[in-house]
Amino acid sequence: MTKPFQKIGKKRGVVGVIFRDERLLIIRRSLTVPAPGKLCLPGGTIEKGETEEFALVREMQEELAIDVTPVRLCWRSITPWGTLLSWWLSELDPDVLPVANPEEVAEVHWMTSGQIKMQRNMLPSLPQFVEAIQSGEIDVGVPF
Ligand SMILES: Nc1nc2c([nH]c(=O)n2[C@@H]2O[C@H](COP(=O)(O)OP(=O)(O)OP(=O)(O)O)[C@@H](O)[C@H]2O)c(=O)[nH]1
Repeated sequence: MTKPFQKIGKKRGVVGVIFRDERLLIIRRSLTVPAPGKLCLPGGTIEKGETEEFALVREMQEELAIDVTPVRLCWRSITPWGTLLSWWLSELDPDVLPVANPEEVAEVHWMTSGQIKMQRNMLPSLPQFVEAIQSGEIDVGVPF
């Protein structure tokens, strides 16, 4: 029998999909974490016993000092190194400015899809995510 997604014993992660004015919140990873300096979405590992939503809220606090509201799961992916990643469309108060925790995050950006496509130093999942939105595989509820 096939085991449920979350029970196959791999590392699991969660990322926050947050739009503002049709731009996506992107971080550059700090130079002291795995995949240093790469652009990706904010997020991290789901700890034992955590729900995806709980881990998401915790990671957004740790990395960017923001309180997000998870809205819905919009995508699932598996990294080339076997991490199961859940992509959560999330809401952030429009007046709140994310503040990078320098231990984990070097830069914070709000990028259009065109700007993302011009970047070179990204985790592979980022351009894949944008392509999946534009092909209609993922519905994020805003034009992108
Ligand atoms: N944060 C983040 N991680 C991603 C993305 N795409 C992607 O494949 N990953 C992978 O998801 C896993 C978890 O993310 P992470 O690197 O930020 O978390 P971490 O293990 O440093 O844990 P921590 O932030 O809880 O300390 C890593 O294997 C990471 O490479 C993405 O867009 N954002």
